[in-house]
Amino acid sequence: MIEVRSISKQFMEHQALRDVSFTIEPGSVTGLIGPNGSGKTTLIRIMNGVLGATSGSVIINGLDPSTHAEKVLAMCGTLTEQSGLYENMSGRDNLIFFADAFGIQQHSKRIDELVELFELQEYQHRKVGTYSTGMKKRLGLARVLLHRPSILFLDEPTNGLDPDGIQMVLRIIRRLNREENMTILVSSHVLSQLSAVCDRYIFMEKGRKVEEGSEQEIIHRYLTAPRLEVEAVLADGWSAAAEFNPEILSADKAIFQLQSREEIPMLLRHLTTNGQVYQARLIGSDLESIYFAIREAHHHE
Ligand SMILES: Nc1ncnc2c1ncn2[C@@H]1O[C@H](COP(=O)(O)OP(=O)(O)OP(=O)(O)O)[C@@H](O)[C@H]1O
Repeated sequence: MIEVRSISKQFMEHQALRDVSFTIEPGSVTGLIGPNGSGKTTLIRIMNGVLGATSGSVIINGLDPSTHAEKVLAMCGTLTEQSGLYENMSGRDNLIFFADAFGIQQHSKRIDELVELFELQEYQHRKVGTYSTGMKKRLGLARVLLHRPSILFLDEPTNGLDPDGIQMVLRIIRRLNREENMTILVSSHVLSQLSAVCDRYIFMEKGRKVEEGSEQEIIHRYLTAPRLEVEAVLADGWSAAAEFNPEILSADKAIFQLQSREEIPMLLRHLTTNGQVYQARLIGSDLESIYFAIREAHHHE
């Protein structure tokens, strides 16, 4: 369990974090979402104990990273944007170097496992300086998993990757969570990339937590006036649904601006008693659209 309680962080005159609190359950994948400069990296650095907070506290599995740094670092793996790899050494030699630094005994089996997991067999003996961004990212992930952490902090792990590279990182996140029950916090400024892997989201804006919850919870909270696009063939045309004020697009397509979620079943019941409904789709109900609504709602705070 990770507990973040009222964390604030001041860098000289700049306040990077303001009174941020949340809890992360073991075995969950949480997306830390926010634009550039919203405080994601600072928060991750405080959570894994490399940076102190100005006020507030963090408890990782019952331990305070500021007083139990070594134990917390042993539990956590952190992939930052600077992967910390040595470019003039081979991928495998990097892993050997960091395994030695972590004091991992008989590490060749673990390195073989990770090289296989990240599909680095072909390149493991090549210098890291010759690797593509995607290969470096995979090697960086392998490095932070060497000591079998139970908590993983991934700071923008998909940045700079092509679609195949993004899919591979997401596959690995899912696998580590499902097969090893790893607790994972993954930051990104591109929400759509993470929506396939996260159980919950924490939204940051200008150093504050502005929203938090599962996709369903957040959508329900923000989807107060749904817009429904309906494809239907009604006996008397759209006049049969006049009381719901359809915005008519064609003989069989119309958009309904409703006042609440409760009106959706009411409208659909009404339509099905007057004809055939072939399709009904909520417009702007995806997490990405909601994210813009959240940002808009908190932009001026
Ligand atoms: N060591 C530092 N000294 C001074 N200011 C800092 C320091 N580290 C971060 N900041 C400032 O704190 C704010 C939050 O930065 P942070 O890197 O945590 O944001 P972020 O959400 O991770 O952004 P990005 O998506 O660009 O990585 C920024 O305004 C940044 O300039």
